[in-house]
Amino acid sequence: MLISCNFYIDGQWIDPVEPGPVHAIVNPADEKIIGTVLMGGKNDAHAAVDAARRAFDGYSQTSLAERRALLARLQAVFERRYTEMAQAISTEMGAPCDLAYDSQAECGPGHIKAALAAAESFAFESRSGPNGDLVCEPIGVCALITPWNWPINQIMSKLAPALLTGCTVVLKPSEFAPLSARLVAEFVHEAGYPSGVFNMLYGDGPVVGNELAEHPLVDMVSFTGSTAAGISVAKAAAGTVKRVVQELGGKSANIVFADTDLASTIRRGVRQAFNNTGQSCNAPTRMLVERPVYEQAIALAAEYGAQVQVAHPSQRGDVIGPLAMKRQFDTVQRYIGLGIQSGARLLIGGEGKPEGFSAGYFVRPTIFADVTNDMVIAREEIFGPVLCMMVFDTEEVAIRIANDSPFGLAAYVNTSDPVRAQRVARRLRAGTVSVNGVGQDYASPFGGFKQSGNGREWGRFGLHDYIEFKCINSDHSQ
Ligand SMILES: NC(=O)c1ccc[n+]([C@@H]2O[C@H](COP(=O)([O-])OP(=O)(O)OC[C@H]3O[C@@H](n4cnc5c(N)ncnc54)[C@H](O)[C@@H]3O)[C@@H](O)[C@H]2O)c1
Ligand SMILES: O=S(=O)(O)c1ccc(CO)cc1
Repeated sequence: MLISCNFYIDGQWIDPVEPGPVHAIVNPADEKIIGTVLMGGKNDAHAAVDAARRAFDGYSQTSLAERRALLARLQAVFERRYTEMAQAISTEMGAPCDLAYDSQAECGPGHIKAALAAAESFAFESRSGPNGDLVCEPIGVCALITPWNWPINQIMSKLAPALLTGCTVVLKPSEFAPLSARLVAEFVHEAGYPSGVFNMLYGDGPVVGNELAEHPLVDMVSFTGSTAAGISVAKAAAGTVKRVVQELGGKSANIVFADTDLASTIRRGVRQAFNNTGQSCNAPTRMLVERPVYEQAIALAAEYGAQVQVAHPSQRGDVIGPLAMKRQFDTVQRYIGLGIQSGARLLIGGEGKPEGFSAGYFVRPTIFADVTNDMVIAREEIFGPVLCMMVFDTEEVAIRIANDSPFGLAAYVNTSDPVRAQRVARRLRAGTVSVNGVGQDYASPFGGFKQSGNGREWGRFGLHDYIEFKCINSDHSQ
């Protein structure tokens, strides 16, 4: 039976009032249509915003204790229905089942727990000065616009702090990840949130997303997606002076110094670049290797890259699945072609599908060596399993190349010298820096410099997005 996804507005499952083109849900592993997403129009966006607006007066006045209890209930529902979520993500965007279960779905409880923990020590009320009492109030109605690549990471890193601070929300997920968003709506309903606190509708970015960004009754927009769409959202939001938080694209550098444990560093770098089939905005897609070990690093990367197994998402283990959609498949093919034309040395992979895959958006994991930082494949976000390797001679040059990008989301440094690691990390213009493979915890801030965005999500940093600071000045001497 075909799946049909409709909207959750004001506590009800409803069809659009202004139906747009129906979006087919295509399983990226076999290109079969498995369902449809009903796409809305401007009036559907208005209905969702109106419901969130009506709910705001009551919900914003609930106590923090009540909101923590509700969020804890949402966590419990999520954990009980966890397997459904992992399966939904794997089906809609092709994440291999173990990745979907261990990492993708795990972001849901991960972000809820981090928000709850942050609230324990967050100063929602404090003195700001001799006369001032500082109170943190919910900003209002929030539009959450999210992509498809780590759908639950992006939805829950926004939704958990929004609900905890007393905001009401309208979620517009990507139509390419409709199933996980639908489950989130079911979980919120089951957790017992009042009607209108959470609303969800599907629609095109330029129509529904844009309408939410423009809407005078929306107080803030939290957007994750491409830099081009983020710019459109900011422009649309400017007329109403609402807060806009942007989490955008990346082209992250992975600096490999000659003193590192080369074999494990290169293996990890290849694995991270290809994880989620290269569809992570913080993927280390530019590997910068110090000259004395460059040829050795290339040989290791080719060896490990060739071992990467492309497989159907149902296959257990450390494999990579298809790209999420045809558009992404075509984009990645184009970039691989551009890499070849630009004279980069093709180590593994290349254009076309891997052997044995005729259906599905599977691509060949591809590594280019001798890439220079002015090549298109080094400058633009490819969002597929395509790794660019470059050589550098000095620490200074490595830092310059790493920072020579319009993006600044993440960076990676590998060296056995801890002093150098810290020195270099502090000069990289990126929101997160990983030293020797150490990953990010949910309590720490995630976000980008430059055209990778202007926000910091996760943990206590995420709470700030949804808060207005109010200063109440009064005579404290009495
Ligand atoms: N920095 C981060 O935290 C982060 C995380 C994940 C993904 N991303 C980025 O997301 C991109 C991949 O996701 P995508 O293809 O879904 O991105 P996208 O920009 O096409 O779409 C993201 C969301 O924005 C909506 N949208 C598109 N155009 C819009 C417009 N003009 N107005 C309002 N909404 C609009 C889409 O419908 C979707 O819901 C990559 O560039 C990736 O780097 C960034
Ligand atoms: O860079 S993102 O694609 O947004 C991303 C995905 C997953 C995680 C969690 O490890 C962090 C960032």
